[in-house]
Amino acid sequence: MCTAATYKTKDFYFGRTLDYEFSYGDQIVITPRNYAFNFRHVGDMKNHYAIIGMAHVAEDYPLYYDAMNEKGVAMAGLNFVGNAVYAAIKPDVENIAQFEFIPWILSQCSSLVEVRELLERINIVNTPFSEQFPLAQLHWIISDENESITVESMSDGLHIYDNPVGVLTNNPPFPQQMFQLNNYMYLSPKQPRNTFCENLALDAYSRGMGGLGLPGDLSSSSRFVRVAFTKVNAISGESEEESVSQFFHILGSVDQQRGCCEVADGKYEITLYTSCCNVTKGIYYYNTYENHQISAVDMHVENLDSDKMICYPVIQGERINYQNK
Ligand SMILES: C[C@H](CCC(=O)NCCS(=O)(=O)O)[C@H]1CC[C@H]2[C@@H]3CC[C@@H]4C[C@H](O)CC[C@]4(C)[C@H]3C[C@H](O)[C@]12C
Repeated sequence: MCTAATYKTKDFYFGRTLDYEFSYGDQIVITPRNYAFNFRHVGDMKNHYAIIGMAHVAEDYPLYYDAMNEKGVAMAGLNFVGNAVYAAIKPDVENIAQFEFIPWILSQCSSLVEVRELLERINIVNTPFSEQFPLAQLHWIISDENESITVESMSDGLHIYDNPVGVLTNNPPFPQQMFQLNNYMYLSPKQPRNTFCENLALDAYSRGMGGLGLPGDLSSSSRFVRVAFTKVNAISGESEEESVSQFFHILGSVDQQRGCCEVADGKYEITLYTSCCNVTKGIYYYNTYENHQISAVDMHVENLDSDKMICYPVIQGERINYQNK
């Protein structure tokens, strides 16, 4: 399972949790403007917008899980198992392999308006990256500071949905996730009033009772409601520190602790990392299950006109700030 969310203060923030039982071996990867993308079915792209995100690097290629570009567009791929179906190659369209989707969009689009235009001509195809990396079954959230969309390639074709809440988890398909929010419209950060029965002396005996009924489990549909409620009510100051801190708290609402979600005998899904992109400034923040300290990579510190990928390892290991030794 995974969860993605957007957040706006002075700047625009976008990030995700990546929940799984093992890591593919990820790095923070910057693809500068002159790294040549050799798309499998649409040819070479010699220059493009610079991209930064979390990726597995294989054969000198950035297999991005989530990323943003220098123009303020961000996107993430999340599991969509059992529902994702990619198409066969078709004539007269732009055939983009599933693993090329993030590079294809982020290398050329400076806004969601441009993303929508590109999506009119796209066909997301089932060409695997290699034998070693068969097709991951994913769906995507794509955002700029003004709007978000969800993209789902299914057996009945490519769906592009407006995503007015700016969050995404996994199954079921997005329209069902949005529909279930109807069931929770009574939730509120305010204390409830007794509308149950005026003749009963019911008491709001604890703080937080306006959120009673918010699902607390780790299923994808419960995480969807929980992160949506947290995100739409979240308030913070506008500074970078306050915004980034608050963003990690929003995704903290769906954090997965080792032991609570067993996926095979003795194997547990955990939140391997949480990312927070300052999409306005091109800074990629993250922390990991074993390292709660926030680390950051700023794309604009690098030579973005280079033609070679720039990689930073994910820093692991808890860093404890001892105060008396
Ligand atoms: C495992 C992750 C999803 C986590 C998740 O959602 N877990 C809950 C399961 S559940 O929803 O509860 O069932 C996903 C998210 C992004 C993926 C990579 C995308 C690039 C590349 C695409 C290629 O085609 C295959 C290899 C590749 C490196 C992918 C590996 C893996 O697939 C990644 C990491």
